Amino acid sequence: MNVEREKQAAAEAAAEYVADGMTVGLGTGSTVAYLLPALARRRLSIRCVASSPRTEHAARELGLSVEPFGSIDRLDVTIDGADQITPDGWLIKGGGAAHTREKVVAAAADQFVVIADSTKPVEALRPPVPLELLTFGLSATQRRLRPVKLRGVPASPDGGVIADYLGPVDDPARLAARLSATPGLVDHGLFPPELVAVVLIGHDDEVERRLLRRP
Ligand SMILES: O=C(CO)[C@H](O)[C@H](O)COP(=O)(O)O
Repeated sequence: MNVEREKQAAAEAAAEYVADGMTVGLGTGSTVAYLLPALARRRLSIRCVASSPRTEHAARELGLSVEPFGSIDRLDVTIDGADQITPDGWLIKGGGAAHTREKVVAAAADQFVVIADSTKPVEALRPPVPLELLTFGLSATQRRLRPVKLRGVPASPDGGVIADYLGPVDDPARLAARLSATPGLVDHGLFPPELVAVVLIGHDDEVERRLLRRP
């Protein structure tokens, strides 16, 4: 297994989902790093929004047009990586701490395409689940979310504190509802299958395509 080649194969397959004139959400991470040159090579006329300063910088360096995500109210497609993917399409994202913005660009898209290498599919989700927390009331929020650990990385571009929930993830829908209902939590890295249209997984040189939702 060559993980880098698998990431590249999945990312290049995902670039084919983008057509001229589209608005495109760009995720964050090492798999997305292969998507950006693949998109740039296609020389399409597209408008992109980026889920992180890292991606924005890399995309601009390659000549892609990146706009602020303020006045564009929908995206045609968003493409992003994932840390864990279950057979029914639940994801854990946020290994790179960008999950809040990543969820915003995924939810704004008609089609959310997930790209991954063959180490990402799992039978069942397991901790950690990335979190973003407000600094205001941080200790009280941490207490409500126990077991939780601050990651000790720089704040998000929106000033949020990055942490990880370390408890069981046996029932992702229930946990997602509990996390979302916790005051002081900005967002969490559990992405439900309803968000996901397609999952592309690299297996050596082949790409497995899992269709979850038709556009
Ligand atoms: O959620 C993410 C960043 O917040 C990434 O998409 C996820 O961590 C996968 O990253 P990689 O493609 O580097 O394995």
